[in-house]
Amino acid sequence: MVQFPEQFRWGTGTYSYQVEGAAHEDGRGESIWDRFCATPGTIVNNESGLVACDHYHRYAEDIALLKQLGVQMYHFSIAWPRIMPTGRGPVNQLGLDFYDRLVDALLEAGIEPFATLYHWDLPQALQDELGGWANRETAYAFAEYVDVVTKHFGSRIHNWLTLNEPAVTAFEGHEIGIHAPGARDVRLAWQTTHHFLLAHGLAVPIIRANGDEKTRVGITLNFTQLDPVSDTPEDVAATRFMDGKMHRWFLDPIFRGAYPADVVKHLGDYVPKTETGDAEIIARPLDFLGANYYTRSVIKHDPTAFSEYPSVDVEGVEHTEMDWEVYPRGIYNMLTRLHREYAVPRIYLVENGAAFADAVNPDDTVDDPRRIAYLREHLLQVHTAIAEGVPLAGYSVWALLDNFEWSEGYRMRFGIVYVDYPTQKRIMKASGHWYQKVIASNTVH
Ligand SMILES: N#[N+]C[C@@H]1[C@@H](O)[C@H](O)[C@@H](O)[C@@H]2O[C@H]12
Repeated sequence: MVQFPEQFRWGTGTYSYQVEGAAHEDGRGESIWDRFCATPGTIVNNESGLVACDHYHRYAEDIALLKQLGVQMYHFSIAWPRIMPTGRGPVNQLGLDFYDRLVDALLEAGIEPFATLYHWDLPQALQDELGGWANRETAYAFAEYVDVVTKHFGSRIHNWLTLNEPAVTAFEGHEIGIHAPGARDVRLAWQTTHHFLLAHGLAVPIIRANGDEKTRVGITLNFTQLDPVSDTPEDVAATRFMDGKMHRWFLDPIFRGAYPADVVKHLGDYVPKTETGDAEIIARPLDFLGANYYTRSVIKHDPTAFSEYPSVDVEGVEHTEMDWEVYPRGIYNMLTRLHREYAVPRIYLVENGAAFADAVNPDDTVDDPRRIAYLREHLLQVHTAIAEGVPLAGYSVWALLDNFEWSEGYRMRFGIVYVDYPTQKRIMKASGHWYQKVIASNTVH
């Protein structure tokens, strides 16, 4: 049994496009994910977030679940298309009204809102008019949106995350093309990374100016344990590059003020175009870093590769439904690296969890022992990292609810609460009851 620090905070989360639904309600504008999902063949079973978990109407029921769990914090994202339906200019009061209801209900329940300002659902109008994140202008449009939102909520929301996983939306959305907007252009993808980072940096002082003495600002980055398939120089170099692409390309400009030289050299004339002063904007000091961790990838050299090296499957070890290796030591490695190499002032573990093939028993219970084992093993590694001095302030399990899992649609269930989509009935899984006990005792057995 391990005891977590007294002030340690426990949470869970969801994100707008994955749970809200009500895609055409109360003035919400179209997002690039609405458009992407409407393209046949992009999403498993041609599913979309048009209805999702109907959280827009059922938020009070979901907050009751948060209270039942006993969480102290709740991660959610604000949908830009609800606030500014065309991305810029007119503000949609009904959009603000929804998040007023959500935030006020969270505060009433004694739950700290942790709000992410962008979780991939760009207003489609900006994609049509500017070309989306390919255009530097979109970073400035983001800053305008952030000003509207933080002016409105700055006295009630004190923990802000500018972006979620810019690496994923940049590369899966613009290089690999399995995420919105579905581009497949290496040069474009790298250029969007700079515009995401610029947007982040532009947002930081705006959030602070519209907040108060309790306002804290961060960004959420995704981390994967990366190991070479062999110790050959080629496999080691391929792994080093992928660490650069997925991790250091974002960590270094934010915490060290410059892109990693080895990646810049590798990119050659694919390196993003920047402007004087961008580096200083991106490197504006943060109060904390949000970190997501799920799995390990074992990387193999490929002589034909330039911007993406393949990973190989590891036989004989447990995998989740996403075919992701269960590798708990990776969360320890990630946390201690952030502390050792980047001296991050404070860290919140924003997402950690697993998809398994959950099913409802005849008595309306859901047994998910593999998820409990996954969470337990990762939390034991988290505890070891904290014991070694890592300034981890809190942990959130992904996710509160089963939800729209992007290109995988609804077949992947990450929730500690089961969602029966045809009826929208919520059922706390065994892992939710287990997590409730972890929070109540602040210990993991
Ligand atoms: N896939 N997967 C699960 C989870 C996804 O549902 C979140 O939206 C992302 O922030 C991150 O990728 C992690």
